[in-house]
Amino acid sequence: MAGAPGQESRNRSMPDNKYGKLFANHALYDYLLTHSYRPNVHLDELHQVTMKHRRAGMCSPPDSIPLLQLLVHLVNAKKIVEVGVFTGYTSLGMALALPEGGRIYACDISDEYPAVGRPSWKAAGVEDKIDLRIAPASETMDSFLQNGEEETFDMGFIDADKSGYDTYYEQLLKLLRPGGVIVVDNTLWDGSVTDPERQDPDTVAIRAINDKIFKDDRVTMCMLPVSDGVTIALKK
Ligand SMILES: C[S@@+](CC[C@H](N)C(=O)[O-])C[C@H]1O[C@@H](n2cnc3c(N)ncnc32)[C@H](O)[C@@H]1O
Repeated sequence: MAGAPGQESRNRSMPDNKYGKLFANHALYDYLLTHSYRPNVHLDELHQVTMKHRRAGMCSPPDSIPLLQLLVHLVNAKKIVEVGVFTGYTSLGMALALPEGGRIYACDISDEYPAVGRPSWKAAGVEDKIDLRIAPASETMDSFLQNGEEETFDMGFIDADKSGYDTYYEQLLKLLRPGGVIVVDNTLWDGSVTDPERQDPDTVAIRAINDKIFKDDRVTMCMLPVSDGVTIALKK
């Protein structure tokens, strides 16, 4: 992202990454990345650290970063809720695109994973833009609503426990101003959404939120084959 700290092109080689779940053709995925993801030293370092973590599979792949950063710019976001931080790879990506004074309220149930990413946030100079809220995300968002912060947020990113997606979506619809966007991750769920044998609670919850958003007149929406499937819902 032009102008963002550390965004200068160190070299064009990609960080070690798992391939986008939707891409069986790795050469094509590399092509997509080298024409979409602009290397950033801090993001690359955090991605490499995260890929060594025992829960590495929870981290979004790099193709999600340009999409999130573009959305931050498109909606002129200054106030974002992120539901599900892990090591904060996506938090860092969004923070790099935020203007001075912008904040990400980054919700996670534990500080264990975000602590891994904090040195990278600091090195990138965006630590102050990531306001960690350690509690169940629904409680954190309830507290925003109780504080009278309805319709004051510009963007929400849902990437946590799948059984909570419906609750998070409804809370974010209250918290976002009209014209704000909700980004929902994992909406193609590694292909499980079309597998009739997959009836586990997470897959059922993903199908339910996909059906709901598709029919929801409160938003204009689009499902994209980025990352593990990303749905963007713009609040009318
Ligand atoms: C898929 S990871 C987030 C990945 C991150 N957005 C990224 O792409 O780098 C999901 C995170 O949600 C957190 N989580 C799970 N249940 C939660 C809850 N009820 N409230 C808040 N966070 C939760 C987990 O601790 C985990 O860090």
